[in-house]
Amino acid sequence: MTTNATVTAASGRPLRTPKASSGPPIELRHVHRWFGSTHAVNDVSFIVEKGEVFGYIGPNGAGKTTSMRILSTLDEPSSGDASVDGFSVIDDPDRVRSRLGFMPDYFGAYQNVNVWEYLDFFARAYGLRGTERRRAIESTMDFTGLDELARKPIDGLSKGMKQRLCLGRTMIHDPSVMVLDEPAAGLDPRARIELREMISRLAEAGKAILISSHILTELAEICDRVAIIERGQLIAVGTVDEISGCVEEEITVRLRVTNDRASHDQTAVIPWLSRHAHVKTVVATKEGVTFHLVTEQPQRDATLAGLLAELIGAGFGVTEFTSRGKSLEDVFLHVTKGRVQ
Ligand SMILES: Nc1ncnc2c1ncn2[C@@H]1O[C@H](COP(=O)(O)OP(=O)(O)OP(=O)(O)O)[C@@H](O)[C@H]1O
Repeated sequence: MTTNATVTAASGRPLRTPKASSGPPIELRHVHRWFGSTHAVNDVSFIVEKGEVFGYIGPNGAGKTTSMRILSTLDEPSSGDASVDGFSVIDDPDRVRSRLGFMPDYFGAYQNVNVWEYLDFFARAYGLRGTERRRAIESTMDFTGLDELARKPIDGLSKGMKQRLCLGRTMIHDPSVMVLDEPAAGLDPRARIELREMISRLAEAGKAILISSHILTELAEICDRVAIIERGQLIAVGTVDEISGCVEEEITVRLRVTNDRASHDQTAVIPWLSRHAHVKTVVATKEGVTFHLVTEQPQRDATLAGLLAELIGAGFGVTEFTSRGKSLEDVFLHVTKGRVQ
């Protein structure tokens, strides 16, 4: 994802640029965390670059929240270290806090507080004063689309609006790093899309974003890279394509052929496919036929093109031939065994 410091809020007002950094925005180095006999985080290391959206995926109890809390200085590692812009969470937690915004996976209930007062509270906590504080609140409300709701009590907000407000409180001090724990949980489809757009705009403005989710397909669309964690250990880090390349590629193909020639209709294509060396699980559907094509990642396109040529060569009138590789969800299910601790 490219960095662009002139990205603007919905109103056209520019987002403020992140402060200069002296190290990678996010770095975890051999982080371990024990809770009694539970090894919640086991030797986790990764770096997130400026302007990057980095997805953190794992089943329940995998260690995502614990590692995010350590990075956000809410917990300490048993060994190893983590840093933000080069500042250690152990040696320099105050500097880390001033550069990082943490969005927890719950929204604390507050009574008799409106949207403005809520953001004002966090702006004060970050030491913003006078005009600077007012500008920070206005620009945050503008970015999150909450400006119409400034005086609305927050316990009357919808789930989607509360998540916007929570994101707003996370960015109020203009951090260079944002850590978002399950931000899309419980949102309806429209609110999820809006949240995704806001996260992309924050990354375009140069912020490094670490985001965890169970909504794997959503992460595939916004993340530059992902890490898969299971039972405290990282088991894969890379782009979705890189991680897919580590596992055997199984492409789902949807095929439709014309049935105006008696010998080469949908019925004829099924036994033809079933005899093919790379094809398995041929299923007739209302719309045509679906099957799995097994291949190795580097040969994926050549195998697909070859099969299409063979079908046409065999006399089938192909009217539809669409393929779908592994989604992030498929990769996740393939790589993890769903083990919890
Ligand atoms: N304060 C704690 N005391 C004892 N055990 C803990 C504590 N916090 C987390 N754990 C344990 O550490 C492991 C990792 O938990 P963590 O909350 O980090 O996982 P997670 O991947 O965020 O899971 P989820 O998606 O369910 O939130 C789990 O076994 C959990 O029970």
